[in-house]
Amino acid sequence: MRVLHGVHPTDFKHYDTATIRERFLLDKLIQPDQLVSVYTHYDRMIVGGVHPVQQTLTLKNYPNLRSEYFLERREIGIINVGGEGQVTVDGASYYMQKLDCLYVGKGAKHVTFRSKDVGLPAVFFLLSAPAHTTYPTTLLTYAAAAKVHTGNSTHANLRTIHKYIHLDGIQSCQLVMGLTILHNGSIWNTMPAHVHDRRMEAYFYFDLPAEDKIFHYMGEGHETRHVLLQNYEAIVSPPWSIHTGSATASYSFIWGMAGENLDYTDMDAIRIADMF
Ligand SMILES: O=C(O)C(=O)C[C@H](O)C(=O)CO
Ligand SMILES: [Zn+2]
Repeated sequence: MRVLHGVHPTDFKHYDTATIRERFLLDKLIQPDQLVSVYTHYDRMIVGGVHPVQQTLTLKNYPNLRSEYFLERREIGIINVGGEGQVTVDGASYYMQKLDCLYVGKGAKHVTFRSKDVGLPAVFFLLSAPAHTTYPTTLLTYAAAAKVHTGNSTHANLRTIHKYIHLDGIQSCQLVMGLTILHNGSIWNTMPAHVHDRRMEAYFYFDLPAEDKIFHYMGEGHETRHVLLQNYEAIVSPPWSIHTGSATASYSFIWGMAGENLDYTDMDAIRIADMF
């Protein structure tokens, strides 16, 4: 499993494009008939992608976890951004349409992923954080997720935030997870941008046309840099970094966090006037 180490903001100022991409970008997450995981040292969050096409794939254990099985001391959030899929957890089946979310609590021993239709395979995005207790495995559909309509067309940021795993939603130890859908014609996510020193965050961009790109912005508010991402690529945000993006077309993205608390609103906005 690839391991991503933490970066100090003072060092970040000197990074060139290639170094920024190497230290923060999670590309090649979605590969046919593979489960790809990256271990980050940001709150020990594991970021992964599972794309079962012909095969049923299993959540395997990794030597660097020093555990008997993957979820022995961890919890996991799974969101499907592809065709209908099936996830089994210790023999129980969960059917996931596009944009449904499944939380699997600490202690589940055997988790598998498969697609219903080879012609329209599932694409699962995974986030896993260390867990101290077991919360029930819970499926929350896209329709049932809490929705917040925000932004406006003047600022090209009309979007709907969908919250799945959070203080008032699916219960978890550390994981907070949801997704944001930009309305057609809107291209900006989080603006004014924010940081949250108490949590790391990962963004996974999807539903972006293949010929388009995301300009993802990161860094301290007064020292910003951009990273270009494509569809199905993810990026980690250290606690000191803003995480926002604009793209050459409308898109959606999954956001997920772990850290000190589960409060979605715990963020410190940075005024546009104060960004450089
Ligand atoms: O569209 C947005 O704005 C977001 O989705 C923001 C993320 O949810 C976030 O950064 C939460 O901390
Ligand atoms: Zn955030």
